[in-house]
Amino acid sequence: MTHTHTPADAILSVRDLNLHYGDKHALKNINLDMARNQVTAFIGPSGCGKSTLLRCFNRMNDLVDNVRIQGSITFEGEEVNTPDMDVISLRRRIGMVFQQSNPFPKSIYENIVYGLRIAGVSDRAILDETVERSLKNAAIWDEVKDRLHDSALGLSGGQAQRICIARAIAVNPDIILMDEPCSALDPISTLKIEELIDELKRKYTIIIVTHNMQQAARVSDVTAFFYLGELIEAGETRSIFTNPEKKQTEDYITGRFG
Ligand SMILES: Nc1ncnc2c1ncn2[C@@H]1O[C@H](COP(=O)(O)OP(=O)(O)OP(=O)(O)O)[C@@H](O)[C@H]1O
Repeated sequence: MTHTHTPADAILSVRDLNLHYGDKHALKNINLDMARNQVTAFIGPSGCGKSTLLRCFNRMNDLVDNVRIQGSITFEGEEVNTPDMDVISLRRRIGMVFQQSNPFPKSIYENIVYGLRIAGVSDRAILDETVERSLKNAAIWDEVKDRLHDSALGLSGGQAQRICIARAIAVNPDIILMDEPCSALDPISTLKIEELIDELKRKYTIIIVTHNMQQAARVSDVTAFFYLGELIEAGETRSIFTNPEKKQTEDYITGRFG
C-alpha cells in the first residue's frame, strides 16, 4: 500500500479503537493516522461506523448515552479521551460541519462571530475582520457582504452550508470534520463546496464522510474504506480507487455492494 504520510506528520492518530453503543460493537480495532493539511475521506456502506469515528475526534459521542470507548485517539500527540481534556477547547480546535446546515437563527454576522463572543471578544475591529476573513475563506463573501445583518435563515442550502464552514473557520481550528456536507445540496452548490475544500486544505486538515465515491475521489488525498465497523483499507486516494488491495474495497468502489 502506498502511504502518503507517516505518523510523524499525523495530526490525529487512532490506535486499537473500539466503540460500543450498548451491545452494538460499532467500531472494531481501528488504527489510522491522518496527516496535516490533507483531506481524508471516510467511505463505506451505511451503518459501517464512519460518522461514529468522526464524532470520536472531538468527543461528540460524549453526548450519547451508553457509549463505551476503548483504545487511543491522539490529537497533536495528546490523548483525546481523558477526563481532564478540555472538551470546549478541543471542539474549537476540531470544528465540525454537519449534513444539514445548521445556521443559528441570528444574522449572518452574528453566526460567524458566535465563537468569539462566547470567548469574550467584543472588539469591533477584531469581529469585523474575522467576519470578512472567514466569509472570504469560505468563498461566500461576495454573495453576502451587502447583507451581513440579515438573518442567516434566509440563505439557500448551499449558502447556509458555506456560512457554517465560515463559522467553523472563524475560531481558527486545526481540523474541520465534515459529515456528508453536500448530501443535501444541488450539484452546483456541491461543486462550490468541493472547490472550497481544495482551498481550505492549505490551512486546515479536513476529514470528510461521504456517500459519494466520485466526491471522495475528487476531493481527498487519502481514502479510508470501512465495512461493518472495521477499517478495511486506507491509503492514497488514487490507489484506493484504481488498485485497491482488498476485494471488499474493490467490490464497493465498483458498485458491487453498498
Ligand atoms: N446513538 C446511537 N445509539 C445506538 N447505535 C448507534 C448510535 N449511533 C449509531 N449507531 C449504530 O452504530 C453503527 C454505525 O453508525 P454510523 O452512523 O457511525 O454509521 P455511518 O457509516 O456513518 O452510516 P451512514 O452512512 O448511514 O451515516 C450503526 O449500526 C448505527 O445503527
